[in-house]
Amino acid sequence: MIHFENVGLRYGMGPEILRDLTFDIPRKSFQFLTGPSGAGKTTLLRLLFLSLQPTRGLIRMFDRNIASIPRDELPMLRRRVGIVFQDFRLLDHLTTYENVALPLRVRGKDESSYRSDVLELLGWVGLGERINVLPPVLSGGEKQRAAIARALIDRPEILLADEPTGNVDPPMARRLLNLFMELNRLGTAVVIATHDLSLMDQVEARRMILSQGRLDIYD
Ligand SMILES: Nc1ncnc2c1ncn2[C@@H]1O[C@H](COP(=O)(O)OP(=O)(O)OP(=O)(O)O)[C@@H](O)[C@H]1O
Repeated sequence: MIHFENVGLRYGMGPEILRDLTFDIPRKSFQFLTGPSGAGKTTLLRLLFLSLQPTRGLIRMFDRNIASIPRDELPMLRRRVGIVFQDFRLLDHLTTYENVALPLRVRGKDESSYRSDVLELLGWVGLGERINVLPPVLSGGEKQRAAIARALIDRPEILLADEPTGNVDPPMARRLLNLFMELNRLGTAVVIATHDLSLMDQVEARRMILSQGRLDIYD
């Protein structure tokens, strides 16, 4: 589904942050992306979300060379990707419910077709009592769970999550991991960037380890 070949990335005139990355992310696969702070995990997720272009190398995504995709087609392609940003990026003027429902609304779906799904997912991530509040009122962990629900609601082909359990306690981290695994079982490829060793120890999954700009993969 995604193929990287000799991909390199530098910001401006700075040093190369990612070097010669060659790997595949197969359909329906599940992997952790890890490595020391500053190793480039967020940068790699941004490449996968097509919000950064590589400085060299080739990226194929959904069978297309991303260098030849016109800019105005990128939003359509990104709709096939769910993403949980480290800083959540919820819209402060929309309620929790509206934030989570947004991907479906943008796709032109009728609210009656998704309302119960959104409410069920919000209940699952422990936000059943917070559906009508605005994000500034939510705690860090609640914002994180709302961001996760928004990324999952439209059953993306691939889910990218940047430290998705960074703000929650271990039982909730386990619950969220179960949610990612269930989504994966239903066919979504999952990439979870994390430092959390105890989280990674809970599942046998592929590990992509970034260090000094290089990537090692342990299947
Ligand atoms: N917009 C930017 N402009 C210049 N340098 C950047 C930019 N974003 C990130 N960097 C640099 O790229 C390197 C990798 O950063 P990145 O955030 O991808 O690492 P990370 O592995 O996600 O770190 P962490 O685990 O701390 O979140 C760092 O040295 C960082 O300073």
